[in-house]
Amino acid sequence: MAMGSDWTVQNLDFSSCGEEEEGSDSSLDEWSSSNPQILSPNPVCRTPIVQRHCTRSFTVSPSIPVSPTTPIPYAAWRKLRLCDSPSTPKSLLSKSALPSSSTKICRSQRALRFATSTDPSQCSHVPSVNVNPFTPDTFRRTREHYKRKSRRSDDDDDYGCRMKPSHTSSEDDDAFLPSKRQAVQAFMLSRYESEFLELGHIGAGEFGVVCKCVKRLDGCLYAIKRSRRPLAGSANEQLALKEVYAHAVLGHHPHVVRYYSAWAEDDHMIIQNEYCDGGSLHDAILEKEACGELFPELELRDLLLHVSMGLKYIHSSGLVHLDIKPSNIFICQCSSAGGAGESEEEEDRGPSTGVVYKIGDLGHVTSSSSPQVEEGDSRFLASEVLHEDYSNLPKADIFALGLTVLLAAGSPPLPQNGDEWHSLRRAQLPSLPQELSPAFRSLIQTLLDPEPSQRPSASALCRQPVLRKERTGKLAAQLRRELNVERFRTAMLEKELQEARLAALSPQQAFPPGLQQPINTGSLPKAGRRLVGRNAARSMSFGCPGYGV
Ligand SMILES: Nc1ncnc2c1ncn2[C@@H]1O[C@H](COP(=O)(O)OP(=O)(O)OP(=O)(O)O)[C@@H](O)[C@H]1O
Ligand SMILES: [Mg+2]
Repeated sequence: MAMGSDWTVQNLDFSSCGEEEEGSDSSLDEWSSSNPQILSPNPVCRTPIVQRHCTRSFTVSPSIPVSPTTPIPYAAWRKLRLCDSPSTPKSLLSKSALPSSSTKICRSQRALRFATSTDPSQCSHVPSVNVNPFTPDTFRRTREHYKRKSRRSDDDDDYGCRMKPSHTSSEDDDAFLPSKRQAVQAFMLSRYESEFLELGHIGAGEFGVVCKCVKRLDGCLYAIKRSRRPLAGSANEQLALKEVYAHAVLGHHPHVVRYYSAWAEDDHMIIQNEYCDGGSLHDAILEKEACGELFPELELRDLLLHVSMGLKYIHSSGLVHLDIKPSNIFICQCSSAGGAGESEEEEDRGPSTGVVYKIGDLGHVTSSSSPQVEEGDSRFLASEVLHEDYSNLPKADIFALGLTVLLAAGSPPLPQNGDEWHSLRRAQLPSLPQELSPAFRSLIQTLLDPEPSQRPSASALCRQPVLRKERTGKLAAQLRRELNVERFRTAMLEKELQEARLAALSPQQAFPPGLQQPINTGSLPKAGRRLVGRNAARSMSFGCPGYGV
């Protein structure tokens, strides 16, 4: 990751982070009332931390200035690749910062605030009907406009030059820009509809619904996530922004669901992600359960290794996920798992079980050094996070990963609170319906260690012999095969070399068998010139004694 952590922190320095005043936005209430984790009388909400969650009061590092209207740095927006969107998250923020009356007047102009002014009074200048600058009537009126301007001016510049629309004068802008911009806004009604063909719903969560879509232009499948409710000013807006920010900062890793683009339409955030054809791990666990099956240990090891690789990447970027759980881990079948095998750990070979696990849903991601913590699912919450100890947040991800693997191994549903919740945090593992190898089981046990520093880091997990044993075995077999091939090739080359030497010693034998050209019997082969198989793609990785190359 090329960016320094400072940069990252700056990008994650969200302007409000869900700290809007209570009741400032009805969409928030609407969202909250539909959110069982927030309003239900469930005892989880009575725990201190979830109470904080309920009131959306987040812990913010004092070193980070937080202002409800802090502008997001332009560089960060460029990072988001949103500037060409009809309406962007930034515009949602600016919308929430404007008086509601002006917001309504300017509804169709939301996207323009970026490019022009945030002054709502300017909206009255915007024509409600587009003006095509190329109709004869417009052309005539434009010409008259410039003529008037020309008469007013003492300058006698060439008239043709003046006909060129200039973007430097605000008067010129009035004549040209509004109509163009209006055209973009009014006729590109939905980027989603114009760019994608929806093939069906594939999931739904707290944040929104996810659809499988094919992009009309490139014909590829994508998972498109659309927020359920209007976002402006709501806590969901912050989740959506976090997700987009994190994706933009993280770039591309084979074990992190790939992000392509994000934009807003009708106050709804839309995120275009890689489509994972195996769905979520949560769905896979349910499917196995329904068939009375369990993930075998080999698959559990791959799951642990892949998610560790993704976490290693996230953590090394100075970020933490904070919502690791089966419904946020996605499965790609190997054939479609773009990028699998690109990571350092997978350079040697592909995955052993035919699937690639990827971390998705980055809505809770925060900086590990200056965290703005919004706890994820309480069932996966580490005890130290409950106690507001954010000093080692990467290990909270490791804890959640341990519980995720336990669930995949067939553990009963995790408790949201109560004695069972606490006993899991005392490293008392539930009984599992399958026998795991002692090494693997004790590895899971370490992931759930009550003391965060005792849990292995994601990087250490990637090197774990227990997880890599299978891989190492397969790698050794592969190497043995390659070694045999090379031995055979060496033997062939030695034979040819021997024949070439014999030919060199006896000039009469100009065309020895196996050689493709006459031997220059007067001199030894020149350095760097191969005598045999010059066009053959032979491996030269071995030393061949006596061979003059
Ligand atoms: N990239 C994807 N590929 C395939 N399916 C996906 C993808 N993203 C999401 N889904 C499906 O949509 C569901 C919800 O997705 P996601 O977790 O991103 O939304 P969410 O609203 O944050 O949900 P939750 O609050 O439960 O975490 C997933 O459980 C999965 O079934
Ligand atoms: Mg999710």
